Amino acid sequence: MNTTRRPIAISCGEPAGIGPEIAVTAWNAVGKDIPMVWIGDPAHLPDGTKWQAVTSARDAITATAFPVLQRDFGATSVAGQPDPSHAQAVIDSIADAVALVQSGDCTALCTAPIHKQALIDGADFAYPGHTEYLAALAGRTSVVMMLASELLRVVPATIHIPLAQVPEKLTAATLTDTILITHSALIRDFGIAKPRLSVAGLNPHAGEGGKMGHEEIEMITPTLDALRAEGLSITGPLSADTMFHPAARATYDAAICMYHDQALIPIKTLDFSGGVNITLGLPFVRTSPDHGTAFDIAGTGTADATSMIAAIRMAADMARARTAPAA
Ligand SMILES: NC(=O)C1=CN([C@@H]2O[C@H](COP(=O)(O)OP(=O)(O)OC[C@H]3O[C@@H](n4cnc5c(N)ncnc54)[C@H](O)[C@@H]3O)[C@@H](O)[C@H]2O)C=CC1
Ligand SMILES: NCC(=O)COP(=O)(O)O
Repeated sequence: MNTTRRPIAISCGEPAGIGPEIAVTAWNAVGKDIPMVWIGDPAHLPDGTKWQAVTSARDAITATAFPVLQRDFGATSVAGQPDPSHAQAVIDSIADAVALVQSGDCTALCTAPIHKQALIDGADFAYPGHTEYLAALAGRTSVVMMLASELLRVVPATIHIPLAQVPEKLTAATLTDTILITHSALIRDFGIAKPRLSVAGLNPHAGEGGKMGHEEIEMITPTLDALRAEGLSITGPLSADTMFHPAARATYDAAICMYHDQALIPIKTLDFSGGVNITLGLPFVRTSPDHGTAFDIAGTGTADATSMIAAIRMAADMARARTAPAA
């Protein structure tokens, strides 16, 4: 089947958040060009949404209204107030969407935001985010979170862990896996023949020669040296505070950072509406908007769907590139 005529699977995310409304806005904006199918409970769509039940991903291609593979969550949703009884169905909708991609019925996965705390409280969700759950579903031990926009690509080497655990979890093996997966993805998914990576230090001033921390001397620099010896183009460890101004950004294709906020603060500050979250290292394409559930504005009709649309476009582009015949 032609890749462009298979839909992208959209998991509904947290029903009390902005996920349902930005999915509908995205379908209205790009659904004619990029087929998609939403997995969720239509009772959670904004009032007045024109939607259409479909029984297969294939049916979504010819849908004339927002195509829904229906799931029954058993209760309506109140904007901004997650219902613990929805948690398991939210998790299941992600697994269902993954199954559609793994079976080949859908071409890629785009996830709407989940509320991690609501899933843990409501269903003992064993994962701190999609990234880790998708790795488990796909049977992968190492996956990488990248956030990408026109202005910047960033990758945190540690993801959803408390800051106090970062030094312990940040090992040579973790950093090596992160860099190698990112390097491969820049070639495969972004068409960059010789990726240039810049790597941040963990400590202020990248440790200031050991006066402000030792991780750079003891682990980060030797790890980067080993990867350089394999031919990778890597600078660093660099002071994280001076890696993100325009001239610095022009010198690399992706910034490898040591922890979540070191990576995500710069991109969300530079381009909150254009950023896309991508999981690298999976056997399928997964993207997501860069933002969360935005409970404070859910149901008000003010949510900006730009990042969701960028995520859907990127998923379609990546899936197309992966299935294109080699030149
Ligand atoms: N991929 C995912 O599933 C993600 C989930 N989250 C989850 O979302 C929940 C809330 O996280 P927060 O840190 O509050 O971040 P958030 O992104 O939900 O909200 C931060 C601020 O940005 C605004 N905002 C976010 N998206 C917007 C949009 N599309 N249009 C207009 N304004 C928007 C919100 O109204 C809020 O003021 C947490 O449980 C978090 O774990 C956060 C990021 C990604
Ligand atoms: N801050 C980004 C984020 O939390 C996204 O996590 P994930 O659910 O995509 O793993």
